[in-house]
Amino acid sequence: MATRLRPSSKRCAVIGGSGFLGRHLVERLMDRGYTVNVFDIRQAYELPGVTFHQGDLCDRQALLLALKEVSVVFHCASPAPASDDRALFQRVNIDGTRTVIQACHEAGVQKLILTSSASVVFEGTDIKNGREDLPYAKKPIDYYTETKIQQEKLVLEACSKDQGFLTVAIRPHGIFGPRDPQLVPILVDTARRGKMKFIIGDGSNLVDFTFVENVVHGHILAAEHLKADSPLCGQAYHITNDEPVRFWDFMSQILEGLGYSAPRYHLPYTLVYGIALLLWLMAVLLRPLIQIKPTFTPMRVALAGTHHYYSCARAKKDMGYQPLVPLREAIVRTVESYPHLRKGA
Ligand SMILES: NC(=O)C1=CN([C@@H]2O[C@H](COP(=O)(O)OP(=O)(O)OC[C@H]3O[C@@H](n4cnc5c(N)ncnc54)[C@H](O)[C@@H]3O)[C@@H](O)[C@H]2O)C=CC1
Ligand SMILES: CC(C)CCC[C@@H](C)[C@H]1CC[C@H]2C3=C(CC[C@]12C)[C@@]1(C)CCC(=O)C[C@@H]1CC3
Repeated sequence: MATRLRPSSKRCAVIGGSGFLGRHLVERLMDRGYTVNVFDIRQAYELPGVTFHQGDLCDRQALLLALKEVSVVFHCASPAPASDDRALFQRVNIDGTRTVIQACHEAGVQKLILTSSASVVFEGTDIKNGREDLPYAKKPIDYYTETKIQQEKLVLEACSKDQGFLTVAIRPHGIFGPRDPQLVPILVDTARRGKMKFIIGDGSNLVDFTFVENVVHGHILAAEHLKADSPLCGQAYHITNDEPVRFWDFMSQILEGLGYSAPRYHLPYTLVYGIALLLWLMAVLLRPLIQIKPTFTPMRVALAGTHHYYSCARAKKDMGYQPLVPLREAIVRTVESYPHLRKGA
């Protein structure tokens, strides 16, 4: 008779482990003595001791192979927000997350840690020191965010102490750091095309940007503190650098660090938002004929021109969270990690 091995508490799977956050998480888990399975639609690297399972998370059978004898699952897979593909977001973030939960049940997984997003409460207007009890956005800024809300609800509602299946959601904001395919590359591309000359609004809006290693730290703390008698069960936690910064100061520091000029001229927020909305509408209408990808989407303009920073007091209290890397050091390390994006490189 086949015996089912008891999952070890240090055997985990990272769904989306080939991605920016996922790979940093895998590396840190390995340092901490975990055995790691990566599940992803692509294999982006090789690491001794890490077992790769290539597959789509909507495929339950493929997932089950990666979850065998695993006790902790980190789910940090998602289509990129910029893909702007409604059907894909629905399929992966909502239907796929249902499949992940089902596969966890079948494989006897004990803990599921979801990477959600602080944007689940953001509607394009100011949020200052927002706490986790803010209501979900009724009008999310884009379809990516809409599906992140549904995804978070699914995971938190699946938490069941009776069934021995515990869940928690981590809500990071503005993740950056080495190997990020999004923030720094988009910023540099915009600068190289001569479009980073303007500050949207008066430039005083404060935003959280969170160094990837701090986000990883929050995920591992959550996994290790998630127990049936802990307050973490079925809850969401903001994980930030706890150092809100002016959006345009942050962008300027990255740009100047890489040898580009910082934006200097101010444009009214409503004007830029209106233009971005118009361009977005045109792109949607012309989609059957040509593919236009505007740089200044309404979502990016809203993120660039409003306050949105969050309190991580709950994570400090319930899991002893403190950011490991301060913002100043995080920016220096990030800039140094992109020699190929320096001006003139
Ligand atoms: N980057 C950011 O600023 C923020 C990201 N997040 C969340 O953090 C998580 C990780 O994001 P990043 O590392 O930035 O993104 P990423 O795009 O670098 O990584 C996502 C990974 O998911 C994989 N994936 C996508 N669809 C899949 C599928 N159907 N089956 C299996 N794997 C699939 C991709 O291949 C990729 O490796 C996502 O859930 C995202 O929503 C939340 C807040 C901010
Ligand atoms: C062209 C410029 C106005 C802006 C360039 C920087 C942006 C690419 C980034 C600034 C804030 C970032 C951000 C995200 C993606 C990259 C930015 C828009 C997210 C949307 C990623 C996914 C999330 O869950 C929320 C993030 C908020 C901040």
